[in-house]
Amino acid sequence: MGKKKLVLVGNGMAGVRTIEEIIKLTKDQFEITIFGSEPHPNYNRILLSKVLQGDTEVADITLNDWSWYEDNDIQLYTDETVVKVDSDRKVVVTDAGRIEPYDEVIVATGSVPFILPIPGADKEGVTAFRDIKDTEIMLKASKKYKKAAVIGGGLLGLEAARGLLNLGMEVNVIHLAPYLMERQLDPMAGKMLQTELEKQGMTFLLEKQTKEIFGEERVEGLRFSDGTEIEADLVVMAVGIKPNISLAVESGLEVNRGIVVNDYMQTNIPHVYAVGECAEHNGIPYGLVAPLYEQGKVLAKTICDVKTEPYKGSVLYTQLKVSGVEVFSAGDFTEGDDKKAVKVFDEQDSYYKKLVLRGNQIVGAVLFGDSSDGNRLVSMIQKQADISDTMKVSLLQPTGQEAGASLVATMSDDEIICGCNGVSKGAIVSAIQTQSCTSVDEIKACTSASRSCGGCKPLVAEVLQHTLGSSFDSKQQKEAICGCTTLSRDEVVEEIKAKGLTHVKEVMFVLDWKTEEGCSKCRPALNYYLGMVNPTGYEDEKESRFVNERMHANIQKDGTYSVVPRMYGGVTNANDLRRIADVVDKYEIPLVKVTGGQRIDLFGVKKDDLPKVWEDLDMPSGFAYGKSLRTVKTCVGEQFCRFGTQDSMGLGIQLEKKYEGLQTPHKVKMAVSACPRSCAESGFKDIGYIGIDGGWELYIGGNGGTHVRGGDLLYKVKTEEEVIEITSAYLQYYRETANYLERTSAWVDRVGLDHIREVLDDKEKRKELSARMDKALSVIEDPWKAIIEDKKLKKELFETVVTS
Ligand SMILES: Cc1cc2nc3c(=O)[nH]c(=O)nc-3n(C[C@H](O)[C@H](O)[C@H](O)COP(=O)(O)OP(=O)(O)OC[C@H]3O[C@@H](n4cnc5c(N)ncnc54)[C@H](O)[C@@H]3O)c2cc1C
Ligand SMILES: NC(=O)c1ccc[n+]([C@@H]2O[C@H](COP(=O)([O-])OP(=O)(O)OC[C@H]3O[C@@H](n4cnc5c(N)ncnc54)[C@H](O)[C@@H]3O)[C@@H](O)[C@H]2O)c1
Ligand code: SF4
Ligand code: FES
Repeated sequence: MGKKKLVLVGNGMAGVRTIEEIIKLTKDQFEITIFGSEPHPNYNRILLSKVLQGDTEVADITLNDWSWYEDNDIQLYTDETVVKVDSDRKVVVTDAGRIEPYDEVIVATGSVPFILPIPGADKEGVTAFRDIKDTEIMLKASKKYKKAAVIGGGLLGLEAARGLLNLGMEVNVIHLAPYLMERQLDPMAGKMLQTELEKQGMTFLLEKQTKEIFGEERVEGLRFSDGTEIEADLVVMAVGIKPNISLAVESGLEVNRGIVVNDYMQTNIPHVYAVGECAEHNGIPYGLVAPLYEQGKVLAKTICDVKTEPYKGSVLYTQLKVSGVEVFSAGDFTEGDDKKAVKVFDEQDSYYKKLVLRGNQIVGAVLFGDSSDGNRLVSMIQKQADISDTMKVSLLQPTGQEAGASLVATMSDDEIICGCNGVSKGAIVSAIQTQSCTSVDEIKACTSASRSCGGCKPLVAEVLQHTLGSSFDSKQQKEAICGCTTLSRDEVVEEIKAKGLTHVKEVMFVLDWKTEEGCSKCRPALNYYLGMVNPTGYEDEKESRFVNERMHANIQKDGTYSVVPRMYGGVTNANDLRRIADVVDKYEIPLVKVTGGQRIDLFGVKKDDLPKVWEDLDMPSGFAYGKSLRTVKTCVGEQFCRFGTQDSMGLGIQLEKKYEGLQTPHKVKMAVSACPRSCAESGFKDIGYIGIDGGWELYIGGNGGTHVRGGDLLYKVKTEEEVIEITSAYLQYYRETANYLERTSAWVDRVGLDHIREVLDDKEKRKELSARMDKALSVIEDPWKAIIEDKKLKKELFETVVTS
């Protein structure tokens, strides 16, 4: 008998997961065809929030890349929408006119975002937040516009708002209810959440009904039913979703809010099934992946004719994905009637936990401030576990105490640890025992646990700890560099050292990268690690650098560039100023601006003019575009200031001359002040120096950007030689141990001040670090000069189109 034809309509999370389940059950029962309206292979929609928040990139959220379809003999049609399931002829018809026969067809068309039917909703600058296209609209808008309004203070709205804040926009969240996330939280947690998010910079307008979106072609603002208005040049609608049933309606399937299915995901028409957000089971269309994947399992077995338990509905639970805030909600979280609550509220540490009990059973939970117990509580709700008094008391304890460990121990093997991906404790234990997994990341690669929202990571770690016992090292829990590999940063660096690798492509080949070309996350990182390990022998791969680093200037939103020449210690002279002025006139540079780092920025330089501008300036590059030393800001110090006890300008210039051009994991800024008044703001730099009587204080890990952090005092020293020696050793240790794109502020927090001191206190280590630093410094050349002198490079860079 030939293979049966299986068609999936909807290349999204639920549909493709169902296909994965089918492939696990049978490899040759079906000839599979998938249609997807979007132009991408299957991706993790959940992580769009993380893309917007800058934690990951579109390129890194693919769940099944093109090769997966090929490897599994699946015919994929992207950018093609099925317009009808013709069950009489047993074919599906697409908007491209294709007619595809089927024996079985799965409809997995997901949801469509709800768009408020108000005047102006179709204006330019109004978007939903559902797919890659919407995300790109927001990313683009944030580069040009400042004021964002998010309508809807639910999960999606708040995650969008956090993303837009990260992108530098001012964000107003307009919400209908009196408190946030009223569908998932009680008023107490909703208000605590609001306070926390206000601290992060969001503004809330509660109990507001939007009446109109006004503006010419593009949105200019919102008008509310109470007559008030706000300005906005980007509006994100996040007011809920509705099942996408248009195809089902067109095809004669029974629909209510969603496509009506039975306990086996069968619709009213034989051989037509529905799964995911478009399906309605027992009156409920679900909007989170956990239930959808449960449905997918049942459907896969049904289609493969394998005996299965029916789908009986799911316990809903959610976790907000906004960094710095932990909010979790599960099941029925409102008390009243026969439901009673157990609550813990710590006003000082701002945490709140509530369990809702019916008799001795937990039926719901709300957690604010510490959500690490979340998945465990869901298990208890699903298990309808009996709650003893001991359990209630254990809830009062902070995370990580005995109650947690004992629960993992008491969990049965079939209990689910990762709800999103339906991975049981047994599957994780088996991966540890039979596939030698020792980290959360390896478990993810082997079992898919933590592959979606990542909320289960703490519980996966607990299973690891419980299974491995004393050999489990929580500190060694690694995170892969990106989706192209399971190797962590440390492992990659070790391999580069051990195997003497010198080129990005070589690393990817030798270390068995999953993708041939890598991605935008791993390529620049690998290029940096190679240079850090072997400064004299590695091959810099220019294509792996970000565009600004390739061009040695900062690209601006109109496609022109900004140019910052080096101005050591912020000190200049008439000659340099005259040359800058001449260049400004000659190349008609529209804006000259003094930067916060005490130098001069020339904005609006045309790409073709860059090499000529550099040549005429005849000054070194200020590396304002690089992951390298940026500026050394100085105060005027003892030369002129009556409070000055040290030569701050002299030291600043010396430092800048020594470390200019050094490649670092992220940008590095320094400042030197000649007395504790710290006019150069030394306390908020990656390294800050403050002159005191008879010496200098060195501060590290300061930051004045989005995550403000005051520097930690590292040492007090007497001489400038000591300053230089410690600076070299410190910077080199940062270069050798930080993750690429990790600022010193985050790195100091991660590795700890005591640890850094311990390393630098060791005279031998300090000397070795300084020596390696000198080696790295020995190969630096001025990139502007190098390009001016290299005709081929000049042509390559400045006479070809750069797109990203
Ligand atoms: C920003 C964001 C964050 C989220 N975060 C979380 C989270 O943290 N946790 C969680 O559990 N859930 C989260 N969700 C929800 C989760 O992503 C969805 O529940 C899940 O993606 C639904 O899967 P689905 O396959 O039913 O629908 P989708 O993933 O939407 O897939 C449906 C696909 O079908 C395509 N399609 C529709 N009609 C047709 C047609 N006629 N022909 C061909 N193709 C068609 C669509 O274009 C779409 O690609 C989030 C959603 C968003 C937008
Ligand atoms: N972390 C997560 O689990 C996560 C993250 C993002 C999205 N999602 C899912 O994506 C889907 C969409 O999320 P959502 O937040 O849009 O849906 P939602 O229904 O959870 O929230 C929508 C919110 O918008 C508010 N609202 C409705 N009309 C409004 C109006 N006119 N003005 C102002 N506010 C209004 C509602 O009060 C509600 O709180 C949901 O299924 C959600 O579960 C989940
Ligand atoms: S930091 Fe002290 S020495 Fe430097 S300018 Fe300010 S007051 Fe003067
Ligand atoms: S619970 Fe979401 S990835 Fe595991």
